[in-house]
Amino acid sequence: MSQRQPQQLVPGMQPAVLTMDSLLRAAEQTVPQGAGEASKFRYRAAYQGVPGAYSEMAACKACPDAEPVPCEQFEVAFQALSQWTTDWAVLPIENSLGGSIHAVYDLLLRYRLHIVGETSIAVNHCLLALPGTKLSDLTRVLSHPQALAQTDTYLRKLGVVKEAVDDTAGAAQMVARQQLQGVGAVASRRAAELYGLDILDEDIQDAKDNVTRFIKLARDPLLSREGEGEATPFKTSIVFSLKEGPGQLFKALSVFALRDIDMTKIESRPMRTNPIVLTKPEGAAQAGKQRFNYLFYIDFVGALSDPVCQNALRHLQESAPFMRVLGSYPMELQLGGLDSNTPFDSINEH
Ligand SMILES: O=C(O)C(=O)C[C@]1(C(=O)O)C=C[C@@H](O)C=C1
Repeated sequence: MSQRQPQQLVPGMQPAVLTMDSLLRAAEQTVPQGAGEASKFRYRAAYQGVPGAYSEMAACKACPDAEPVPCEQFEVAFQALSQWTTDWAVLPIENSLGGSIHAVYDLLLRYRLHIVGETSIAVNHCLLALPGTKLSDLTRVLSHPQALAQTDTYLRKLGVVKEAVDDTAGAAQMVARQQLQGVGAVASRRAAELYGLDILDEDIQDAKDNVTRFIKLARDPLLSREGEGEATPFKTSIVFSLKEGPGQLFKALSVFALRDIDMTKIESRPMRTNPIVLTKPEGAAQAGKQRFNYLFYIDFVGALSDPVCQNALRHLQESAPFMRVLGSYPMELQLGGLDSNTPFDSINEH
């Protein structure tokens, strides 16, 4: 069994992190960035964060034959995929403790990319600090906002000031690079190894079951054939808006209930282009009240090729002025099948 080669822990050997600026420069070049450079990987998968981020593990799990490409922000990962710098992008969409990652929902609408898979990771957070630091020395702790939320009870008891940064591994990298005394980072075991930090405590999340679900995006949709989804269940993700008036959401959701279609997730987000609407009751001379205007994101069990699902979506369009399918893809049946403590080099075989 061939295994991924252990990554070099030498400073300066880390892969370059993609930023909006570097992508803009690459788009202006006639010769694609990296052309001619030998790589043992055929494909590339963008993720947000730096090496050691949980998203890097998810990218390796979802795209075993791809080189994980670090990106500064979520949008850089969307952009990298859109402009063919990578073949996929793997992004967190929800966590069992912290809930939905709203920024990713909003970007799904802005970019015309397709969800082609999902994966999840059981996240075990560690508290890291410079070698020799004791728990009682810590006054500040840095991490990604989701990771800080997932370890809130623990950090409150410790009585430290919490500071949000772009990603968990980025927090560890900052503590190490800037030699921050008395400052901790909530991050993975791999981040401790990569940046030479001590693990002061582990499994510090508020609940044992701390699972983050990630989506795998591609430029083209996964074309499912009729009958697909019978052996491996498929999931379909859609986004839609509603007409105004009483009972509209109930009507929209009934198209799934009527057909025994299992809805696994619903999320509403303000419609950024038109966030407030004026409602006018039918027959009324004057405008009524103002209300917020929402987009609804739904995941349901079923393949787009299944005639029952197609009928449900046709039915939904009767009450939805806008509807888009975000993707139809094989559903992950075992949540958190990969533990973040799993040695990184054994995640994928090459
Ligand atoms: O910062 C990281 O390591 C990430 O991969 C991001 C992220 C997230 O956005 O939720 C992923 C998993 C954990 O839930 C915490 C943070």
